[in-house]
Amino acid sequence: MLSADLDDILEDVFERVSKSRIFKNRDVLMPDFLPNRLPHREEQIRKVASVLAQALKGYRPNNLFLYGLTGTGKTAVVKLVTKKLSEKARERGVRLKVAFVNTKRDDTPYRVLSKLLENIGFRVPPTGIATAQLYANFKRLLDKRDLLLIIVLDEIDYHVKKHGDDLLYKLTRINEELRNSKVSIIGITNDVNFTSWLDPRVKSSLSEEELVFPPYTAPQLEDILRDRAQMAFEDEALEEGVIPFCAALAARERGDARKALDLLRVAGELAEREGRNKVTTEHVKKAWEQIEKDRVIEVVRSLPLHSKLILLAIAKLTKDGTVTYTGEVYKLYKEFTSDLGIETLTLRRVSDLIGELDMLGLISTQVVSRGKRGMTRVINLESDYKSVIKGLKDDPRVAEIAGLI
Ligand SMILES: Nc1ncnc2c1ncn2[C@@H]1O[C@H](COP(=O)(O)OP(=O)(O)OP(=O)(O)O)[C@@H](O)[C@H]1O
Repeated sequence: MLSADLDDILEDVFERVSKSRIFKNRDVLMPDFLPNRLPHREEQIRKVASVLAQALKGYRPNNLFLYGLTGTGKTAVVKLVTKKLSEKARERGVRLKVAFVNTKRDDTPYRVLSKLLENIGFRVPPTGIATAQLYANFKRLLDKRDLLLIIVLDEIDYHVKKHGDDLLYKLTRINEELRNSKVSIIGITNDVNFTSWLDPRVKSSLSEEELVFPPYTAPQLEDILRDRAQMAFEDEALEEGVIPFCAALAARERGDARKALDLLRVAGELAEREGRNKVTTEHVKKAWEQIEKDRVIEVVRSLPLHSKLILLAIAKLTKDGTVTYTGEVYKLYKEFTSDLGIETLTLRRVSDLIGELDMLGLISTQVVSRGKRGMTRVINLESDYKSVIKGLKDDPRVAEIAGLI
């Protein structure tokens, strides 16, 4: 490309985006923005606040366990209430700290404890201390601090499924060993069956108080979006049907406010990139497709190796729009494992993994009769081929055998 062409292209893009009058403040639509108001969560805010209010009187609030599907405002409610609580505590001279740990991000007991120590003012090297020692340090240093520590464990199911409930057990018992400080725990999860993973003693102390967050309905999502859109968009930047459409699509996705806000933001970005001054329902449709493609890439990336190989086999066998069958998939999958020099799973196990890919919405399967020859499973790729391949390509082992590098 000639450099003059490049200048023209860049000039055109910069011009279009800077001329567009879509966003007043795009940041308020970003996932980490914490709004001051959370419509349709008044009841949950009241409950969390009334449990935590004990802290202002110097008592240890009961532990609190929150659950509900993804995007139902659990994290936002806890962040908002604890922020206000911390302000009040400061005004009243109450020694209170809130430690927020996302156990999906900080995914080992070591990292959880490091985060807790950091919150009470101590830095921990990334490795090199035994976890038991780290816990002992935490207990000792916390007691020296003489404060009430509210520990929020977000996405707590990740920790427990990976590492068991040992750390949780210790933390729910820690008050018995502290003389000056006190600890309250708020657990958050979107896995409603999570408590079945817990020892009954941990379960009962974690659930001193429980609170469910129901999914939002379409009209509720509309209110949430309107509230946010006022801050985010220029006046008149949204065509009339845009908000109801985003709300309806997200309500179908199990009432997920994050999805609704993402849709609105991405639709705005697409309109901005086109140099428009109005976001239309067409932009929302395109945003939906883009978000779905991104989701597919993410899901594929996080699959275990054998599931990736099975998916690769399905993608290859159905590339020209035809369907495939378990037997064919297994044959190709076996070739891949032998190319890689790794063990081959049994047909039965592969069949289970095909079922899991179906559950994730990446493929669809249907059991049909083959007359005398019994039943077979017809398999179709349900998601965008290019996005699947893009997700697979990030794994060098898969990319190599697929001839993608
Ligand atoms: N009632 C509400 N009003 C305004 N924004 C909301 C509301 N509920 C949720 N949100 C926004 O939706 C997004 C997702 O909310 P949040 O992170 O609290 O969900 P969650 O239930 O904790 O989900 P996950 O379990 O996936 O983390 C955030 O950006 C949050 O600000």
